[in-house]
Amino acid sequence: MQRPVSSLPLSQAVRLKLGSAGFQLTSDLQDFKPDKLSKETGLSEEEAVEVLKAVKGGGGGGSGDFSASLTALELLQKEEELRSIVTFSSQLDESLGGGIPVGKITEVCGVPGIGKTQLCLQLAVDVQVPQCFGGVEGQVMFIDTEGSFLLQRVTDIAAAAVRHCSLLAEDDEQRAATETFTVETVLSNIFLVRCHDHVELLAELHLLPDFLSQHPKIRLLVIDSVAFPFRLLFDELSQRTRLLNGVGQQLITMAINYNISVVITNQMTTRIRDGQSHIVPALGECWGHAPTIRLLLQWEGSRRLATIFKSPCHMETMVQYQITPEGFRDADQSEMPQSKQPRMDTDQSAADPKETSS
Ligand SMILES: Nc1ncnc2c1ncn2[C@@H]1O[C@H](COP(=O)(O)OP(=O)(O)OP(=O)(O)O)[C@@H](O)[C@H]1O
Repeated sequence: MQRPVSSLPLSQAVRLKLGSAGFQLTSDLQDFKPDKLSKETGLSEEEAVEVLKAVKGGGGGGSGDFSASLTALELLQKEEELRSIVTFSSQLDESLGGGIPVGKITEVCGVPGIGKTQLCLQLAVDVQVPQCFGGVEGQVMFIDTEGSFLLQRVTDIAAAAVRHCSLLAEDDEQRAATETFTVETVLSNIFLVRCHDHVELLAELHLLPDFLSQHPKIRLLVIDSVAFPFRLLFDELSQRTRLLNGVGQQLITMAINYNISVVITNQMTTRIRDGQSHIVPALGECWGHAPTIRLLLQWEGSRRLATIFKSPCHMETMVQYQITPEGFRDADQSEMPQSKQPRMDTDQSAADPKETSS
């Protein structure tokens, strides 16, 4: 299967050199070795290696084949085969048509403490629910950029999910599945990487396709959060936008090529428009095109609300949820007393005149 060289996740300069040397399709590059490609194109050998890696991972053949030439019917059948990852909030799952979709990017935005990380931890467990319980039975790669992956919390959420499934088990198949769906196996199926800045994150994303090829059971990639590592680039907007565009491209390619659900969290930021301050997702409007689905978690008084505010196939819906000791769940009807209501102080975050992440 072939793909235009111009669509590979390479820098503009490298793509230009390939184009001027006459390389238009990935199939033109398949039989090349780095030294020969370097001679023919004027690229350095390191750049040639990058090009060949991109061809291998993104459409030149093999398991990472880009599905550019699939028909719409084949794509539909492929989508129907992929199950969504349940959130353990039945209302949110229903609004999302079954849960967080595999093969797409879902962004979770919200103010600090609203439950973005809790949802990610819940999904890291839920993606492992055995197929006989309607789950995806996959593994997860969790990229933690904020240090918010708390082992005790994951263990609690895993224990609750394991308990939930064993209570639901009705037939022999389900009873057998609960033998292997244990807290230990859940924890052993979460691959955790800690990235401290955007350079480490970019390096990790660069290595990820190889890791995904070696671990074909991975169905979920979490990046919690994508905004935090880029905070130091707030003054270099064009560089940040360029890097983020590359990240968006890489994530889309990985979601499609490896049939994984990509879930990223994003912080909120204050924007001044028409003399009024608004709380909007960070990283700018351009970044907003990368996720297929954007979920906004927000407070309304003491209630936690999840709104699907961008999706090509769902209505804009709002559901109520809660964070319990067991994890992310549907809200119960009893409201917290007014005194316990958390407050969102938008003025507090106005320290940076341009854009302030909160
Ligand atoms: N064991 C628990 N039982 C009940 N609620 C909990 C528990 N652990 C965490 N929470 C709730 O989850 C909230 C923290 O959510 P989370 O860490 O997901 O926030 P976040 O949106 O990721 O914030 P940030 O942007 O700062 O990372 C806590 O304020 C608390 O309300």
